[in-house]
Amino acid sequence: MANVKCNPDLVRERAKCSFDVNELIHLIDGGENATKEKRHFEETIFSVKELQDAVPEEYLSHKDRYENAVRKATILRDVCREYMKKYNYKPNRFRVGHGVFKDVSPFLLHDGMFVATIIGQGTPEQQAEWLPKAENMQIIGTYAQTELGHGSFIRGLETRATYDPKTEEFILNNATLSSFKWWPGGLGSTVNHCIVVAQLFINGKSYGIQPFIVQIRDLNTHKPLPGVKVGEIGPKMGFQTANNGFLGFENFRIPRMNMLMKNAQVLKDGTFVKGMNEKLTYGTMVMVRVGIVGDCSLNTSLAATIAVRYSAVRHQSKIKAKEPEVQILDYVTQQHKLFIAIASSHVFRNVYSWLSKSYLNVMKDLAQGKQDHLPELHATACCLKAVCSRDAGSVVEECRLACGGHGYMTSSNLPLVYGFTIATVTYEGEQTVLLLQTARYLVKAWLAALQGKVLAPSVSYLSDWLKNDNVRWQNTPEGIVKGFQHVAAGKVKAAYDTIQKYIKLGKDYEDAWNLASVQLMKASEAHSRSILCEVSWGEVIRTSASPNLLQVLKQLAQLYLVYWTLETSGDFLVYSNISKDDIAILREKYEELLAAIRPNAVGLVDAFDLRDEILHSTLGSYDGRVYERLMEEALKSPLNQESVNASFHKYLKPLMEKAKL
Ligand SMILES: CCCCCCCC/C=C\CCC/C=C/C(=O)SCCNC(=O)CCNC(=O)[C@H](O)C(C)(C)COP(=O)(O)OP(=O)(O)OC[C@H]1O[C@@H](n2cnc3c(N)ncnc32)[C@H](O)[C@@H]1OP(=O)(O)O
Ligand SMILES: Cc1cc2nc3c(=O)[nH]c(=O)nc-3n(C[C@H](O)[C@H](O)[C@H](O)COP(=O)(O)OP(=O)(O)OC[C@H]3O[C@@H](n4cnc5c(N)ncnc54)[C@H](O)[C@@H]3O)c2cc1C
Repeated sequence: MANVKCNPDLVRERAKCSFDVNELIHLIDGGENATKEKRHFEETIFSVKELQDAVPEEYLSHKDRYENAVRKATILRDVCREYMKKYNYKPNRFRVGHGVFKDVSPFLLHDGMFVATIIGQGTPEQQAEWLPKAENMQIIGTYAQTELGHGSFIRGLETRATYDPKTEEFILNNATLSSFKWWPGGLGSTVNHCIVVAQLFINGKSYGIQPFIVQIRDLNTHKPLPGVKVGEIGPKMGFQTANNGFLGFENFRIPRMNMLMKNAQVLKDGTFVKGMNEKLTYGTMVMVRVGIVGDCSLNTSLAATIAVRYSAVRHQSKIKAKEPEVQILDYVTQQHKLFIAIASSHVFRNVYSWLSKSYLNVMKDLAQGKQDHLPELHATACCLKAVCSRDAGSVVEECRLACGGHGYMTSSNLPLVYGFTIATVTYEGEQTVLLLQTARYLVKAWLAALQGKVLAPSVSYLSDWLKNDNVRWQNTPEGIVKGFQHVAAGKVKAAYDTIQKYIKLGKDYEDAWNLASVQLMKASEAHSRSILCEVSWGEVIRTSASPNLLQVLKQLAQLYLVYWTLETSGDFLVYSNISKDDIAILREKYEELLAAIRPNAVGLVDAFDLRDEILHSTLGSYDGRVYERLMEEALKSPLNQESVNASFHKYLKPLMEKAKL
């Protein structure tokens, strides 16, 4: 990239960077070798001509866009397969996916949930049957759980799987419209198999929801099998190429062994054997929630790179009347909008790495029959997924707005990035619903703290606070982290007390919970924020890097802490010993941090190492040729391929002529 002829502002920005950009790239990637491998892989993918679109896909029809996405998905699959064989390298398909599809792959659910559910929910025999076929794409699948009538409350799903011991089969039925599966990616026209999550019935008795692997289309003709009604749900706000679909069954029979039986089992005679914990059926969702935290880091870095580079190139208005128009990045308000995006991407990445480790540890425990840490993992993954996805959505939108009118252009790619980022707030568990799951855990933890019990590490601050809620405020990163814990503890206590108050007034527990649920949700958010602050600050101070880089990483981590303290200062005034003077000191600190980060802003986004082919942005390319690219892209519009459009003769001219009469 270094030889590309760049916009002079970007050249100047890069020259004043105080740290080694390559060092940060390697740190993010996990080592110099990892960067080399990543770059080699990406170079290979983006040099495949067939993966490059001649016409921007926004000009294609819905159908053509889908077909183009499938075409590219199959080529990408082949190239990756060859690459993996040749180099024994497992690539990050999500990262290059943004480049190849701009939006998302029609195979997203195959990779993200179908294969993962076979691994997580299948017995060794079932894995041996389906995993090789799924991994080499002999079968293509999705995860079909959500229905028209139910998404959040999965115990309310209506799709039925009724066991017939005579034939040793399950009979699938969707008797009502609301029971139709609705949303699964790839279901519309791509997949031939699904994990169907359905209510199990044996001898008229319900045994809760279970996962079934179901073939829905003929492998040769791709026609829906008899008894299957399947189709696509139509255009959405984003995810246009994900091919989300609907599905219903009418007396559709599948063999007994198609129920994934790693947890619960149905024996030949119809005996139901309970698993160790029925919530293990929800395992794929926990895994994807963890992954979404990592995805939030990537999405945020895409938007930050585009908006920061554009802000370095764009000049508008003046700070001092007699001086030239400034780079908009010099406006402190612009820095306020953008630097939190850079900082958030690092925070999400560090927290994702921490959460992934916890996830893997719990999976190891479960394999040995130990489930003590599962509730803590579930609670942590729920609130982090909810808060990170919401933050990422807000940050991406702020980056888009920070690009003014050009941020509204599809060619900036910011609208598309916003489209797939904001979807993460809803899918894999709607944010409020997940925050309330964590609140259940927090309330239990609070009760345990009141009873003097030892709490799990992520909530042990509740006991500390109970012992001493009168800690002197300290304007240090560690002091701020403590402050976030005090806010969280104060909010958990307040929510708990509110529940108790309603119970004393005669409400039953469930109604009291609902009445207190805004407070519960906020307590859960505060808990999540305290984890984000504690973990990210802890990771940064443990990082081994050169002094120059470490200084910048600490500035970013502190910016995150101070930004969120100021954003939620009302909470701090209520629940901690912060004073108005402390807040004034933090405001000053915030301004100092913005100024300190300013010279490194372009270097910091360069260190996300996002190739132009991944960014897909007229505003964010490495060379900063913003206006040239905007014009080049505009000229690709089909309306610019003719000097006079037919609508002139058909409609405009007659209109003008009528007006003359
Ligand atoms: C680095 C890059 C990686 C990129 C990664 C990107 C991946 C992208 C891949 C794919 C794209 C995905 C596209 C989208 C797919 C989907 O959306 S699939 C559908 C997802 N659906 C949901 O998430 C539904 C949300 N609802 C639920 O999860 C549940 O219904 C519920 C809200 C949890 C409630 O369940 P239920 O009513 O049964 O439970 P409760 O009565 O409330 O609670 C009972 C107790 O169970 C505990 N519990 C609940 N869930 C779990 C769990 N998963 N694990 C462990 N324990 C669980 C809960 O805490 C209660 O415990 P308690 O009684 O002790 O309090
Ligand atoms: C882009 C996209 C891709 C998706 N892909 C898939 C897929 O591949 N497979 C699949 O199975 N599903 C998929 N989904 C579905 C997704 O998982 C659900 O939409 C999601 O879980 C939310 O459920 P819902 O739509 O029923 O929302 P609802 O639950 O109806 O939410 C509506 C409102 O009700 C509130 N609410 C609901 N319950 C409660 C409660 N208990 N307490 C307080 N408030 C509550 C919510 O907070 C929200 O404000 C996808 C969705 C999207 C947007």
